[in-house]
Amino acid sequence: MIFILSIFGLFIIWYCFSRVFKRRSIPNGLKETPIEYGWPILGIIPKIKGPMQNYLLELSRKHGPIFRIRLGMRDVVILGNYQTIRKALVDDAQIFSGRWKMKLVSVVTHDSGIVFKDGPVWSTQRSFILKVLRDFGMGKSISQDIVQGECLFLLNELDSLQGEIIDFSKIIPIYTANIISKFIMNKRFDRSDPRIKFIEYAIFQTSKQSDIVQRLHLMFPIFDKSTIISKFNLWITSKLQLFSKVERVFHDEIEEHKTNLDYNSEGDDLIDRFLLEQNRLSQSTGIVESFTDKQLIFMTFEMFGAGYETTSTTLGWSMLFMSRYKDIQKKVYEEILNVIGEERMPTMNDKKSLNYTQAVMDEILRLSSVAPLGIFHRTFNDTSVDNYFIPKNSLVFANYYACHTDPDIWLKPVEFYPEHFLIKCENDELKYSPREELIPFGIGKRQCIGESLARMEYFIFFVSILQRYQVDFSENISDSLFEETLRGNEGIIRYSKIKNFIFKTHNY
Ligand code: HEM
Repeated sequence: MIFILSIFGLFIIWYCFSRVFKRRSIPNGLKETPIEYGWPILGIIPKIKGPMQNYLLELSRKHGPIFRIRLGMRDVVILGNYQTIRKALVDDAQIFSGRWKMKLVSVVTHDSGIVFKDGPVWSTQRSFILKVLRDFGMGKSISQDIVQGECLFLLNELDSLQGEIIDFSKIIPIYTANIISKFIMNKRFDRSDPRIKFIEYAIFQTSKQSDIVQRLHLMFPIFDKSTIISKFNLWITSKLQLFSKVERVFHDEIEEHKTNLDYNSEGDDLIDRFLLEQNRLSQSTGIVESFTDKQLIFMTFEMFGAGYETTSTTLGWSMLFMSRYKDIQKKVYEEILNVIGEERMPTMNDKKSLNYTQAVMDEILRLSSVAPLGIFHRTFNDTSVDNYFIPKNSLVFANYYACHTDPDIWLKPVEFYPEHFLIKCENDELKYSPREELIPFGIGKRQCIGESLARMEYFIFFVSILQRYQVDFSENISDSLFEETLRGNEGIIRYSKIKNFIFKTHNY
């Protein structure tokens, strides 16, 4: 036993040293990207106090807008401002559109889905989803009906809870989940439905950052290489159990669709369309290619995962900012009253007339930066940004949060200042002016698939809520608690820690 442990210990030491002292050859004319090494073996881990994106922002002040960190034993390239993010993800999109492949995720998802895939399967499936969503009117009037419908359900619920303290983070997700569900499976769920409860639970379990095993795998490549560690991992067992349940829930849905689908129709939702394409491929070539049942299961699960929490969290931040800045809330209400009135529900056609409201909404997107580091990218080949060499297979984080709080771009980077998005016209009126540096949905080939749907949900829900209610904190919020909330949290999603609000009809 001691002998085996000694061999294993020596192997670990050799592996660590070989990683730390690994030399890289830099092609002529290119420079090595600056690096923050941190501690031996642990790298910068002990230095990270608070949210990762904030620490990376500090580092970009020291190293410049492109640098590397040693995260555990893994080198990560950081794109630290708008220019470097754009140069990499847009100008060099072919190289930077890979995803970091985590063995653990591949195992539990049977290497299916879209969010963590790249290459031909990803591009076929991404084009397919985008086409279906476009056909079903994403960003157009069909989806507007769906979004307005869900918004009415929300308003009814808020009506029934008027004047009470509401945990908004518990109220809102069912409505954003139902909008995605309508596109995917043409269904809406009650909050108490065990299927939607389970989907929410499974998404929470897969995205929660306290998951030490996932972190270890990301930070220490040895975990990815060692099949022994992976095979006997309790984590794998528990996640396999969770994902086999996910499979069962979506499998039942797919079987129901298969039974009811008219194969001569156009289909009513994403699942139908997928099955039609699967059938077409199988009839014409005998091979379904990437259109397998497993792909359908995990792709639909990921659409829920990527879509519902991001949108509901953005609305949560909106309530926070509106409660904090009552004068701004009042100005938004007055503009809504002017343009839409009290009775009619907002439509996307109203957007262009709501200059101030749009500026406020963009400012909320900027300061909330709900997905601060997006989803990790990978380079397919050796490349460079600003003459800094970036080798093939680099893990890349785009710090969207840094871009959104960059003092070189924003006049008041950490203050709530809707004027960032307003310009004065000749007649002295203030007009909404979008800024290309606001990129909460990412940019380039991996830009968010659901952006136009999310923007529609955000607009209809935000305007409808403020049209009907005055929103306020449920208790006195100190400056320090507000600032702490603004600093954000660890994790893939930045959420507002302040969740309790009171909704009352207007008394301006
Ligand atoms: C406010 C709401 C949302 C925000 C802030 C947001 C943000 C993002 C970001 C930052 C990315 C990663 C970009 C990158 O890799 O650099 C992303 C990817 C993605 N989002 Fe969203 N998203 C939102 C809503 C949605 C919705 C409603 C859906 C589904 C209908 C959705 C589906 C996806 C998918 C499938 C991907 C992965 C795309 C790929 O890897 O090719 N998102 N989103």
